[in-house]
Amino acid sequence: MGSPGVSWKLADHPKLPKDKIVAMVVLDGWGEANPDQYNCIYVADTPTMDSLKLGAPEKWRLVRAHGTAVGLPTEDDMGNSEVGHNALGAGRIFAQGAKLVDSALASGKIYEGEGFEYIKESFEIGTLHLIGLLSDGGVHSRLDQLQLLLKGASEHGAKRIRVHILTDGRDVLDGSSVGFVETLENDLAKLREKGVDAQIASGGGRMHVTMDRYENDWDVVKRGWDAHVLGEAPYKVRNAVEAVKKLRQEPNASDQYLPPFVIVDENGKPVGPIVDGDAVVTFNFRADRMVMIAKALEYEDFDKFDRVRFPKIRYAGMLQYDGELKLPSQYLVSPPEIDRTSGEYLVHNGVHTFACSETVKFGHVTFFWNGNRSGYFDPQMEEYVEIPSDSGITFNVQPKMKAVEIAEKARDAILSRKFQQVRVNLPNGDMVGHTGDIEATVVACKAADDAVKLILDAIEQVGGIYVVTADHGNAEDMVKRNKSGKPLLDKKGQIQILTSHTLQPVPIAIGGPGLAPGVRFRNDVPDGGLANVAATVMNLHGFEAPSDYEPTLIEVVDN
Ligand SMILES: O=C(O)[C@@H](CO)OP(=O)(O)O
Ligand SMILES: [Mn+2]
Ligand SMILES: [Mn+2]
Repeated sequence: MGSPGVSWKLADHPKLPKDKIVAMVVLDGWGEANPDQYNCIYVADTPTMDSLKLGAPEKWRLVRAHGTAVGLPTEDDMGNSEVGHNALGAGRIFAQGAKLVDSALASGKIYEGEGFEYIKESFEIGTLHLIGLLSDGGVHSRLDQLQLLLKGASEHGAKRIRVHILTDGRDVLDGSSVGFVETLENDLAKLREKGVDAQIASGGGRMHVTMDRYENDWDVVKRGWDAHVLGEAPYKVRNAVEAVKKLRQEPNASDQYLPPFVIVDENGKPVGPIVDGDAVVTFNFRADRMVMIAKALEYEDFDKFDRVRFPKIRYAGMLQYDGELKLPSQYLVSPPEIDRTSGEYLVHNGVHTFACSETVKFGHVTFFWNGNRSGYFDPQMEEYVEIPSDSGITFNVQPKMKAVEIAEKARDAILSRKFQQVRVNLPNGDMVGHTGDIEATVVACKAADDAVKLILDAIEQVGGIYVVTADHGNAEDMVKRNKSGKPLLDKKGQIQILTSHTLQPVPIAIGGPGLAPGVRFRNDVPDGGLANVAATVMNLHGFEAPSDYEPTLIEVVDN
């Protein structure tokens, strides 16, 4: 088990009983926003979530899910699954990757650490390769951090740099990739003027190349490996800006799904394959979509696809992405030390736990929930079930996803009475929201609502308790707006579809026949956020939360 030397025993809650079955439902990408035609949750038929809202203010309220409430640098940072589930599970607010990298770059400490010392060994004879998401979305990476790293690495001795870019369109507007590539090209030109041989070497869209997660589709990572490492891709082009512009013109093309490309010289030779003696940094700070490529870059034994060549490189992550696997072993910035999570406490206090989602969100209710730690705390006490996601599709063609299957697994776990906590993530609002397909997102919201109903019905049968909440917004707003909330039009007079998350708060509802009379939301934590949920849930399991947890959202009043 993690966190040795901790005293795990939780005090009994003075008023609330133990051994109730608690369903913990996280709707991914389900925020609260004003009703209009771009609010897919409002447009969709969602009777279950609507009925929960009628419990306001005692049984339904909003909580903050973005910015500093979840450890992000500023209030302009939208929420995301990593920070959202970290906060939900850990019950405290940790300075997250984005912020830690900002300060390591600002202080220059990044260049003094073990990770940078390690890759620096290659600068004399080898190339420094930087692989990651190119945008200012701030969910997985940030362009300004890449810019600082490029400058800093060259000042600290890197003479030959190759950047392998993954275009975004998911945390930022579709089409914005062209501008980001232009900006990067300008920066690299400036480095060249200073005598650094710096170029873009390969790339592709984040959802099609390299950035898969939770082993949903290794082909995505293989395409990245082939382009970044081997210098092989169906598109060999001289210039990255031209490549992105041209590939965007193909039917159904979007930044998220651009095919892989490799930049070649005048003789058609790739300008930057990764070879023996090189250094590699994956510059995303967020973990989930870097773990698979990190395994391919780091593990001697690897059988997920044929790497063809396994170059002897010095590899470091921007952060360490998996605390249990210690992956990668070298990293530039230490990750947040998310310890003593509620999951670990509850298991130590006899709470049998069941967690389930489909592949694309499975790690959210396990890995992120447990502080970016893979595996069980105690396999005797926990069961994690993953429902295989469809792969190779965009989820607007399958907006119901596996919502019913997830809910049925949760229902069965509840009815089995073997678990006191049954935790799920319902991905629909988020995964379909990211496609920008409004009609499909409406279908997705209804599917998530149906799934909630299935789970609440099971809780009704066993006399249990439910907590229904979300990790951040997405489906409740599908259009880019100006400051006063009006939809923004592009040059052609069309609305600009918002594929990203939002800054909106999310709902939290409590209820069920097992909820003790007199339990209600307090009104003295108006700024409550996702980090307040863990203490709340511990109370509902009959325990007091540890004293350094963010305060509970509930109180028990005598009726
Ligand atoms: O798909 C992802 O990687 C992010 C958006 O970049 O979404 P979420 O945080 O909901 O997982
Ligand atoms: Mn999410
Ligand atoms: Mn998302």
